[in-house]
Amino acid sequence: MEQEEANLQRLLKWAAEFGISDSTSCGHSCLGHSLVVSCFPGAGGRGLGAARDLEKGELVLKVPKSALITRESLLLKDDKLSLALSTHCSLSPTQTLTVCLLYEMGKGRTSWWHPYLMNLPHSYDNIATFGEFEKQALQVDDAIWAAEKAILKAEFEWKEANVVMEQLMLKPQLLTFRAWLWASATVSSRTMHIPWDGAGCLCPVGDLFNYSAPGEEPSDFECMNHRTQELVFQDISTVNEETSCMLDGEQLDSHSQRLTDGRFETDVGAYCFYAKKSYRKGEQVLLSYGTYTNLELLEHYGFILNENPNDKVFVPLEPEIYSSCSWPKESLYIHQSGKPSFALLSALRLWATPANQRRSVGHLAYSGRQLSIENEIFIMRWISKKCNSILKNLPTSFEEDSMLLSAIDKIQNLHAPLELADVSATSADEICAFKANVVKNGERGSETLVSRKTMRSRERWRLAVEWRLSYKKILVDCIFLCDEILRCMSSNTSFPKLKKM
Ligand SMILES: C[S@@+](CC[C@H](N)C(=O)[O-])C[C@H]1O[C@@H](n2cnc3c(N)ncnc32)[C@H](O)[C@@H]1O
Repeated sequence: MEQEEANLQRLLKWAAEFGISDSTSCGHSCLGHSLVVSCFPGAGGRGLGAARDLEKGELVLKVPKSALITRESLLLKDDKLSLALSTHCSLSPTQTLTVCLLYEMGKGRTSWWHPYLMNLPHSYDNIATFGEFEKQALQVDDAIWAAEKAILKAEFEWKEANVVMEQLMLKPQLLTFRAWLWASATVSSRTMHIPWDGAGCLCPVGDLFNYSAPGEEPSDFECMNHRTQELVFQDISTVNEETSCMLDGEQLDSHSQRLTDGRFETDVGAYCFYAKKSYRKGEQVLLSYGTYTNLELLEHYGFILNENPNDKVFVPLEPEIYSSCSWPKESLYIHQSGKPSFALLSALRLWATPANQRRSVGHLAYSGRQLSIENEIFIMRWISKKCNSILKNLPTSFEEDSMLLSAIDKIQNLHAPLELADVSATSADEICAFKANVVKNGERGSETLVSRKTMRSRERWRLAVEWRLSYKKILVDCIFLCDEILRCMSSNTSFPKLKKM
């Protein structure tokens, strides 16, 4: 702990010498005027807090171009690295930056960037670091597949880069797949966009900002969320005007990707960070890295948000649904709120219309209009049934996973008797499988406390369970919403029989 504090102070002093600053005047530390490094448990851990009350839009940190770690800045300082990489042009920009980072790590104290490198996390939990056990704990095919893809990609990129890393004579421990996973996770979770290099840059001190999702600010999504709630209880005749507002909300998904509170400013010659809202002294100052679903956050950053306004669930749909409309597949999903997306509702309304009538009602469906009470009741029942069947086909329920999460936190060592009274038989099996897996991986564990390695395995398993819980919550909320709509409609009309799906 003391060592960590000493490393941090060294970083801040080094950063001040580089001209990194949270104020217009310079001092011996680069922070203290607008920002301070603090710990925010449950909200990213180490991060930046407001050193005073901050106004929305205020410039809070400036990192000059000369302090940014880019492929260019690393290559310029090292002829050997530059020469070796010039003969391996097939490596992607990200692979090259990863090699550069490992090479720089190999220099130890003699590296120009040593104070920065010393403060990088020792390990990461992004999905490419998941073992078979954690991968299976995700339960959902799409997520397991995303994990497999990420692991295979990391392995492939590592093998491709091995030739140049051997040529550079990296130390054996820096040539391992483990070291590669560490370096590529550093690049994935800490680089920031710069206009002149697709690999981005590592931005000392600027990369201490933790994440909040774009859309968390009321201005962006307020309109959509309020309307979503209202729509549930709304009369069919007014739906048309309301859907235009919902469409704006969905369109914001893509627009908000471009919204950013940190950017490289060419005229200033520095990465500049602005407060995206007003903060009170002591509050954590957050940055929007981009618009991500929870699965994407897990893949690129190794964490998820309990309340992620950009999360979504894609439910598998019958081929006929895709073919009966022209909506792209990516637009057919359920929002984090549980509400089916505009395109999904529109596609289902069309699909539930007899094929020979689709042409005549197409314009209504595409503009977001309900087609008839019967059609609406049919699709609400269909969505509710679909979500129910997805949930039933998963090994554990939403409630079981909630209990399991509490049980995971209680696992203090591998030898203590399990407290299994509160968890289901399936979850108890999962806990036993976790312990067996840790032991199989050569971890004996201490008699009293979980070791660092067991803690990491537990953290990754916890993340997988948290992810599947957030996935199930969206489906549970969707069922609730559809059933509410059906309940409201039933008080106005008699229910037609559900067509066989
Ligand atoms: C750019 S770094 C931010 C600083 C980082 N906490 C540190 O100590 O260096 C990004 C990493 O911080 C963590 N992180 C950022 N925002 C988070 C959040 N809202 N919740 C949990 N972890 C978060 C994740 O591990 C992510 O990969």
